[in-house]
Amino acid sequence: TSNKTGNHFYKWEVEYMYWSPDGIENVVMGINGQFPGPTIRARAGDIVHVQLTNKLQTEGVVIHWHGIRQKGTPWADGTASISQCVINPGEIFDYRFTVDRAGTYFYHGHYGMQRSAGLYGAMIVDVAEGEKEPFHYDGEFDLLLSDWWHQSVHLQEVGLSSRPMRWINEPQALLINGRGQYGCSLAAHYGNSSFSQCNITGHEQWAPYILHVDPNRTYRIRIASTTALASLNLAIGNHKMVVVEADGNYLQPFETNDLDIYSGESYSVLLKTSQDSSQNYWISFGVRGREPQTPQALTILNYKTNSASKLPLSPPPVTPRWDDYAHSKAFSNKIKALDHKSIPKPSPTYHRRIVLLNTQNKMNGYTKWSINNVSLSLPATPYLGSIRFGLRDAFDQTKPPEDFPEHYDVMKPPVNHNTTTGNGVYMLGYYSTVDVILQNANALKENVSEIHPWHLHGHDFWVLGYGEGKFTRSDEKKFNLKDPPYRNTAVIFPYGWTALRFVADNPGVWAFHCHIEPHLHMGMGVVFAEGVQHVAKIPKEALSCGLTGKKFMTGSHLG
Ligand SMILES: O=C1O[C@H]([C@@H](O)CO)C(O)=C1O
Repeated sequence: TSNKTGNHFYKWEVEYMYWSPDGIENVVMGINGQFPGPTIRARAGDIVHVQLTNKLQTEGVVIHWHGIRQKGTPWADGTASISQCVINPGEIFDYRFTVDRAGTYFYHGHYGMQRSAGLYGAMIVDVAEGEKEPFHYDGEFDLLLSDWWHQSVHLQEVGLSSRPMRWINEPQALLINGRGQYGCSLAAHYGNSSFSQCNITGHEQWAPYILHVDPNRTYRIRIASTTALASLNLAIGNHKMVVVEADGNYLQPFETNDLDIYSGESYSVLLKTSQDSSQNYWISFGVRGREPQTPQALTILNYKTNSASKLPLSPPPVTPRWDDYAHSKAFSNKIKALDHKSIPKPSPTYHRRIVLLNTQNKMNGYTKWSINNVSLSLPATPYLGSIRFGLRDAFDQTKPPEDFPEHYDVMKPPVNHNTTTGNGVYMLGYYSTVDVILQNANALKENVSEIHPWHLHGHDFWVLGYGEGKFTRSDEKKFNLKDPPYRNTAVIFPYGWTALRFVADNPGVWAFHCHIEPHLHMGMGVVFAEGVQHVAKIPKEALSCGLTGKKFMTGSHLG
């Protein structure tokens, strides 16, 4: 419900429920009986207030508002161990925050691997009253992408933290707005599928979400990926797309036949319905960056001049080869910020450069991901409270490393694969400009280096550039300081580096991590903090656990 003053109040209950996301009955984490959760729709400048009740029987929960910077409300970022205490079963937490900028966003669980369990939904912010988007469209669609496993998230978590590690493997299905098809295909009748044609009436929970369009119009398709693992590529049969937005920031429009989207990213594309209106067309998403074992996600672009059940003339577009990284890099390099008042120009210099080497490691037989040889293990007391109140016992007081040994060979498996774990914090100077160089490397196995999409909470960063091999000082000359995209998620390509710059202007404690859910679970993240002394009025509910919990118990009459 909403009113004219720009306040949106939602009462949500999170609970497990039976659902068939891909035609196979399973259990998902739903909100108010829905999967995916309800879509939030607001205008830039509005206040969103979600009163969340945890109806899970035996688990805590939190929700992260992905892409919302939480200026002045760092306790509402929804990250367990970082911004708040988890909401225990039966408890209520009020997420109240301003959505300060129009764009395509989403929300998801950020405790353990609850995002993989289906705790997610879309969040759309329209321009403020009287403002205009820098492009025109007649209608819009919103596609939230995810991947789905038949194995429960509980088993996945236990497997990942066992010795030896049991990997989750590839997903059983890709979902568009929570809908996918397992064991049958919408496109089987073209003859090149090992599945039979799906028998769907349209009322099933797993029936595809069809895009019904009028001919000769322009549609905005919003696409966000909250996959646990899969990097995806979108193509629409016979149609080109014009990419205009990424992560809530406008882009210099560019035309493309297909679009790569990594977990944690969002895009808007414009689609002109200018093709033969006596036909329908495929919309397909396929896996990139890992050898696919999951069929494409499919749905239909239905020109309303036809029945929605009329199948397209030709088979779905073929996804580029999973390891065609030249294709991915060419796409990433086309993404440039629009010259627009809503997007700040990059700072020309930096105060501090932090180089983060990403490696896969071992620790006492466990498999981990580490950053400069530290695998993140989150503390029991959330940092926001422990830093604000100076509780030094709450986490590692040693500074995490700024760089990695000079002679480390990023093209080879680690010579010494042993890692350490830790939970130290990168304390950033308030209002300082920080450069982060994300350095990829070979994993434990020879000739393997994987894609990692890194997501920063509380900020957007400028993506200054991508490069091959080990970053060197002279690579700095190649930085794009003219029109770098301003985003909250950026990918590192295998054996490559990605350079980011941001201004530490948001008082709070902010996660920066690989958005691949099992990788974060295995330690692939770091924690930044800035200006925490300026944070006022942290709600008690965010502090009522661990050492901050104890601190606030003092003076009570419990003896
Ligand atoms: O973290 C990972 O583990 C597996 C593999 O490296 C070991 O099974 C994989 O593909 C990952 O991304």
